[in-house]
Amino acid sequence: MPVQVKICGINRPDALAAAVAGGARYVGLVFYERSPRHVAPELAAELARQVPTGVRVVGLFVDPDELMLERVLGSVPLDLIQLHGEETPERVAEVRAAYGIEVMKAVKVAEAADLDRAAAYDGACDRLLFDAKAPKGVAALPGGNGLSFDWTLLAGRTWARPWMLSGGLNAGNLADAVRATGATAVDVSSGVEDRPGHKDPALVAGFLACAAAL
Ligand SMILES: O=C(O)c1ccccc1N[C@@H]1O[C@H](COP(=O)(O)O)[C@@H](O)[C@H]1O
Repeated sequence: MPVQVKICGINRPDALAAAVAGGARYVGLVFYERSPRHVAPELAAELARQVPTGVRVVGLFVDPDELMLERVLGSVPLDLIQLHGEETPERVAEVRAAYGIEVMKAVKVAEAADLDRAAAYDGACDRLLFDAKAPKGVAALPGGNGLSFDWTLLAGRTWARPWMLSGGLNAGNLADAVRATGATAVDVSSGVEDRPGHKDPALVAGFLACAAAL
């Protein structure tokens, strides 16, 4: 079965067109102001309107408050909320119950214990996303850093919820990542960019072609 792909950090129509044409199943819009991929709700709404049926629009948030969620959800039709901050399982369950939209919780992984802790989220969200933990002491983003984690940590783990793999994926390592983890869905941002925050349509197409060939 081909691996499903989410192209995250869409902020231009050409990137969206490449993602859709290449068969992405999810497109991500980043509502985190420190990110070079950040989109204002007005632009996000315009991009979301161009997304065809069958492709799911994901809104990425980092520790959002109600004001933030309501501001975005009031104008952007999201199919999925991605929580990529330090949200507790209780907060994840609260967001899920409040908005009636599927929630995907990002779990940052550096060691096996991080995956042990992920079990607490398994019942609170609709999907899990495993990403590399951002390096300490660096002014890094909480995600979208183009860093991978040790994929073998996921081997042999089972989850009640569907899950995606992310962190430093690109067309060159996708096959190895999928082989090592058994992922059936992946999420990529930096690996299809030619500079931070700028998706290269050719890299987007190349990544999706690799996924389709798996
Ligand atoms: O993409 C961002 O700018 C971002 C900002 C804050 C939190 C998460 C972010 N992106 C997510 O990070 C992972 C890994 O991205 P990459 O492929 O290593 O660049 C992915 O799940 C993005 O959705």
